Amino acid sequence: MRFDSVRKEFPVRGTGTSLVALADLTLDVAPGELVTLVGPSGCGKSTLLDLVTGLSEPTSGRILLDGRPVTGPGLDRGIVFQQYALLPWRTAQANVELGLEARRLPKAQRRRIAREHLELVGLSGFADRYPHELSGGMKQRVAIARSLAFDPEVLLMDEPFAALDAQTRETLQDELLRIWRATGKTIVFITHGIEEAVYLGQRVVVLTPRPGRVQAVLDVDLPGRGEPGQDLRAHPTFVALRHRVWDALHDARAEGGVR
Ligand SMILES: Nc1ncnc2c1ncn2[C@@H]1O[C@H](COP(=O)(O)OP(=O)(O)OP(=O)(O)O)[C@@H](O)[C@H]1O
Repeated sequence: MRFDSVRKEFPVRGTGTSLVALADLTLDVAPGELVTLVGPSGCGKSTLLDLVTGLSEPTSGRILLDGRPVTGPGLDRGIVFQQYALLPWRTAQANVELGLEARRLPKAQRRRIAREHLELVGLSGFADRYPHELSGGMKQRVAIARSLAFDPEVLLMDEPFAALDAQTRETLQDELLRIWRATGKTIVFITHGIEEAVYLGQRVVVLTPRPGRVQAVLDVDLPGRGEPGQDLRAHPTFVALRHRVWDALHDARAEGGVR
């Protein structure tokens, strides 16, 4: 996936001017990579997501998926939002089947794929539960299963764990790493959290305050990441990386004049 000098402006009503939300954002995401994007509030993360999902178009530049420009919504991109966005009147199983209905798969196949994906996210025994019968972490697992079930090329995650308590968040971070390894999916993960960005990303992309562009890209090499029994967050490499991301964010704020 490639962001090629992506710029997005919004007209400011009644002024004849426009607000630049994203300016010349360029980034390559390799197939199978897990990249985290971290940036200050208002740096254009949601704007970027709308562009990737095809809900809006860049003012200039392009977003390429498998070499083809994104021109509208499509099942080649799966999205997991902060709010679970599950249909309350459908069971976990039926929620996961949703995207498969759009793919017009036969019922038996839909059922099988949905069941496999509930198993993938550790919810085999919960297929018949309704969202209100599930914890926040479980709902987010269903949302992940639903997004993966229709086999998108890229999984986009917009602060998916932000509403969860700290312990559940850490569990789901490890789960996500496990799922990523099991599926080999390309994942673009947007977060406010520096720790989360370092813990999950093979690369951490730090964005500048508005207008958003790439301030820094940090390679993360954390052996043993996501393996049980490892307190990686206390590891000196982790602490040093977290500090580098913090520095980059701080520099970006200072350069942007926002403190
Ligand atoms: N439809 C729109 N019309 C005008 N301005 C917009 C529109 N959408 C976003 N903006 C502006 O673009 C900038 C980036 O907004 P965006 O919501 O993408 O930021 P964000 O990084 O997702 O913020 P947060 O982290 O607080 O959710 C903001 O200044 C916002 O006011």
